[in-house]
Amino acid sequence: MFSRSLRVLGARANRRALSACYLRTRCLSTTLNSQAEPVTNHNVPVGESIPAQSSVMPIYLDAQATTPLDPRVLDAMMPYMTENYGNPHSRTHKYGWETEKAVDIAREQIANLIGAHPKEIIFTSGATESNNTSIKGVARFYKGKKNHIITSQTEHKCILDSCRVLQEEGFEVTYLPVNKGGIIDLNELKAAIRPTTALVSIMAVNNEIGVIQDLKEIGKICHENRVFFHTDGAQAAGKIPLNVNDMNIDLMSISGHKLYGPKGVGALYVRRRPRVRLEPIITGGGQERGIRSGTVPSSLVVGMGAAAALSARELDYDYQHISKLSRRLVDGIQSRVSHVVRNGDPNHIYPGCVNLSFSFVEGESLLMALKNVALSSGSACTSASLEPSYVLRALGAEDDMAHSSIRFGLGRFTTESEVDYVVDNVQAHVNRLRDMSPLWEMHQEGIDIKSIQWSQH
Ligand SMILES: Cc1ncc(COP(=O)(O)O)c(C=O)c1O
Ligand code: FES
Repeated sequence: MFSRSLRVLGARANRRALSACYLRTRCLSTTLNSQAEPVTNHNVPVGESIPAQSSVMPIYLDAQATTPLDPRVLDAMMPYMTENYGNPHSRTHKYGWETEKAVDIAREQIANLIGAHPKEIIFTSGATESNNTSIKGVARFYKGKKNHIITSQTEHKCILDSCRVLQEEGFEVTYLPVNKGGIIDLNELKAAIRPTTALVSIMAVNNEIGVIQDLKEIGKICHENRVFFHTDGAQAAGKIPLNVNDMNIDLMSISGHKLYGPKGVGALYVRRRPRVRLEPIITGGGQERGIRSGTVPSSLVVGMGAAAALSARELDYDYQHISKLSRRLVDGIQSRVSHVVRNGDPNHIYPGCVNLSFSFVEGESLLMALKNVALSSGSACTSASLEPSYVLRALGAEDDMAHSSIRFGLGRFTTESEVDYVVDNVQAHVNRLRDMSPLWEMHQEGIDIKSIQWSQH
């Protein structure tokens, strides 16, 4: 039923109907599971939270954590999860050939999204693996001649951790700082490059604040200095235009589930001319040009290919849709709630990632209050450390502002009415939390909070 109705709805003109159909499917499954009347978030009055045990799914505004599988992607995957189950590496029968053909098409679809050649695409389990393979793989291959890596302080944990592992192996790593807006300084990058630098790794779009780095200029600097340039494109691929040749990118990591594809699959672009050499992390059967052994998960790969093709075709449409919602969200909140700061340089930001700090409000409390909205604080709150976000810290944010940040992630299926509902609820809950805050009261009385001498006992 799912696939037949979707084939009818597949055209771009029917996007609205498609997302409605998708959401209806979600509602339906809730009903089937719970045997209860379907309830939408919109039935919950503003300022009230859905009870903890409720079967209602919150409004999804966490598009940086993951994106829902586009139903058209599922449609493309289905045959490879059922009748076309061949191993794409089986050379002796039709099952293998059919699947291999599908994998090749997916490779081409992903290559097209970033202006690469299909032979330059390696399938992995996700951006974490692609990032590990790039950083460790390049460094270890060239370790006889080079021992230095450059990255930034606001990279995803898997980049920072790969660098840490390399430091333990004797490599040197420069972690470039960022300015208040989250952007690296290109002169500092130039100054950091040494004759022994093997790789520069700078992410395209930051997952916490949405800041976009100047990839083209970074790539130019790297190539002038004959240093390989890797970018973590997990949050950028399918969201903003990327071209590995225009941008002088030598390696790029992509994740399936960040672009409305399945989880557990990713891609790594590896330039062929001039060739980038890597020491593989996973060895064995020598699949994927020896860079990543293991049977290619054909259904996931087909899904990621379909997702890439859809994203390429609808990139402008998605961007416009998300920009419009982003303006509605930011303007709505900022016009109705005072003392709200947007984190990240607004001139270099992906609109689908809106990171806001609400003064005098603890981010975690606001997150808890907004139970009917699926959000992230974009901070380290969830870790045992209770440390504020290292990304916001790198931007120079004061601890209190870092502690009061919330990330709103908008995506392809987000609707205007969802945004309006979120704006109403943010206003209601921020006001309520501030009314309970002694700091807010002092601020209202004109006391400069920063001048307060806190007792040390
Ligand atoms: C910037 C960035 N890099 C890498 C990853 C890891 O991606 P994956 O879940 O595909 O391993 C993420 C996802 O959280 C991300 O946002
Ligand atoms: S408690 Fe707020 S950032 Fe951790």
